[in-house]
Amino acid sequence: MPPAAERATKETAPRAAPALSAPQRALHKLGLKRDIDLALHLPLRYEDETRNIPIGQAREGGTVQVEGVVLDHRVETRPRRQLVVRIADDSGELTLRFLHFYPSQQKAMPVGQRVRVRGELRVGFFGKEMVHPAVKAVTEDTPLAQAMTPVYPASAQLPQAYLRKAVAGGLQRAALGEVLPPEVLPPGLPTLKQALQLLHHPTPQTPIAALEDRSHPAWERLKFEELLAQQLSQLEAKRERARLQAPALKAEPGGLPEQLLAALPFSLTGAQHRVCEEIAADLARPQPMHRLLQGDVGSGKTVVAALAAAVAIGAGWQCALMAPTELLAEQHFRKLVQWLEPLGIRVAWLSGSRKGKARQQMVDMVASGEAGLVVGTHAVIQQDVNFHRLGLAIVDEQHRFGVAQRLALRSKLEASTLEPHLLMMSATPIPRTLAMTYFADLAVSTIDELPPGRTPVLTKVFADGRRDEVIARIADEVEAGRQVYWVCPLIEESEALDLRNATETHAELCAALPGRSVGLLHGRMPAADKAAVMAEFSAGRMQVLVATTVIEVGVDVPNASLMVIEHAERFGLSQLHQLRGRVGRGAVASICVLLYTGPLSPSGKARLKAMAGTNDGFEIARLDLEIRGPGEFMGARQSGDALLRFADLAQDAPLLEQAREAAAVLFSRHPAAARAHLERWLATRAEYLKA
Ligand SMILES: Nc1ncnc2c1ncn2[C@@H]1O[C@H](COP(=O)(O)OP(=O)(O)OP(=O)(O)O)[C@@H](O)[C@H]1O
Repeated sequence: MPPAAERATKETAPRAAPALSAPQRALHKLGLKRDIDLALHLPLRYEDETRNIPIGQAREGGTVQVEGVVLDHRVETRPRRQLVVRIADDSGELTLRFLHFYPSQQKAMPVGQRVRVRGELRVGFFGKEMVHPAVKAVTEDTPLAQAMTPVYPASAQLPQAYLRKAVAGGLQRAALGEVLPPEVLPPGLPTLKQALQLLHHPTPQTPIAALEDRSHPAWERLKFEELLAQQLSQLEAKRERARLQAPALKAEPGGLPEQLLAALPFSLTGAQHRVCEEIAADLARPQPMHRLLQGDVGSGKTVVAALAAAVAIGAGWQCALMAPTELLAEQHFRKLVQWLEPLGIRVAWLSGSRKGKARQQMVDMVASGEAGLVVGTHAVIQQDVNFHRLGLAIVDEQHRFGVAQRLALRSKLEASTLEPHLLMMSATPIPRTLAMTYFADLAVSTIDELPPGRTPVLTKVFADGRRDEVIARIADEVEAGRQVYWVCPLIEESEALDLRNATETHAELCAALPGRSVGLLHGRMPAADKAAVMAEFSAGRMQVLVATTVIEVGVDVPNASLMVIEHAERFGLSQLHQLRGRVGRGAVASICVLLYTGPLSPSGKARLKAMAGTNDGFEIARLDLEIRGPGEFMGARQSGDALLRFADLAQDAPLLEQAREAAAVLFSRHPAAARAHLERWLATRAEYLKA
């Protein structure tokens, strides 16, 4: 075993050690268990204890360190009880004030004692003063700190001094020797060891601002290392996958896919054709496909999924399609049934709300192979669901599934000897930097063309004061035979301070539109009720649908031409774009009204402006990444794990490019170095690199 791996195993092995002390427990709680964890626990900021400022030159604002001799001290009782100590150096005087003090504190500062004092300087009634400074008795020979003092992210149970010592020890013990050959390193960067040494203990000459804003070469090195590890783990995953076997799924001439194409009421767009061919080529290979199908809202991904399913089923295998919400799964189910059942394919439906006998019947159909296609929510991956011959798994909006669910799906797939092909679909286009990191081992097919005859949605931003105008517009739209969505952010008054809730808006619209059918749809309704409301709206019997964000993805009613989003400032940019995608799905010109309640925050304003400015999903995704940052963009918050600790994809794109090139070189020419680097980093954060 290579030394790094040996070390990692030893250090991760459970120890039969005695109970931990409170600060040790606090260290563990912060994830600081091994030397390398400690070495990578970097300071938030630094304190400069390397020099004393002459009192006369010390300025207000910011922390300063001075040294002086105690002139006198007294206890005042007014306006409140406090200890007041005056000190002086050659250049001036400074008053120290202690509101809560012990007699011992007073004794520690006798007249004539030399003290080194650190605190925030302000100019008060009595001139320069510090309240509750840190005081240390010194002599003229007491040396100053040789390096800046790091201040670490800590917790209430963890004193800074203890943490400092622990980190310094970890840094000294951690094995940080260079493992990367010079040819893959960007020029001008320090070694990892030098970088960490500098980040923990900068010298008095180091430009602290560059450390604190993470632009210093020491930071670059760390970010590069992290991105490199991530790229390497992606390459490794790709290689692993290439070793797996999958059924080669090919369509016969005149087979199911061709029959489906012939039966569709439209012909495919050029982009749909292209991605279908890419997918078909993958399916025909005996290695598992690992492909992301991305396309803007309404670009026609479902039919591409149906064609892929037809290839698998035509070749004698089963297909499973999983969506994150019941409503979305149900929309897919309806369309797929409509397209595939006429071709003689049985489609099973599995969801959380289908229980008992009906569920068992479906489970049996899946197990016997009678169902060619299974559509559902995560109910598809429940323990008792066994496939007869699963050849293709399609996962819609996969980033919305939690990490645990994704792993469960993977283990279900691994149960058979042949791996199924995997197609992921997303309506949230993934910006290039993200695609390069989290999906580096993923083939991507993009539908970059909308079906013909669509008129772009016109987006208007209105203050809530113009609500009546908007309601009048709804009446016109309904009069013309069209349908309307009204989206609200929350359903219960108690959940927010002043948000109008869907129920209230529903009542308001019912009153304003007498004789019209106005429906209500929200996340807490039983699934059957939701489906019933949706069916009414889809069939055109309901003119207005007031809904919470349950309609965000997948709802497809081409006759809907107006969408009103209330409290639009509370929604994320991608979410707004998804919602807007529910209109403009037919030939009719559609409008999306974003109602906001001011005053707007700068990012709220930026989001609404972006929405009014573009209909392009890729542009929206890019802006979203810029406004929110990648962690939230990917829903990483939900999985509780920030994906990258040091690098920032919005800012470090050039470094990412370098890491990608370096990973390819390392992987092919220096496999031992690649392994050593991965082991070092995997030992620190196995979860995020593998997720
Ligand atoms: N080539 C085409 N020509 C005309 N209509 C099409 C074409 N492809 C798909 N459609 C129709 O366009 C609508 C949107 O398609 P679909 O629901 O597949 O989009 P999507 O990409 O899944 O969108 P979303 O992510 O918004 O749900 C559907 O009504 C579908 O039948």
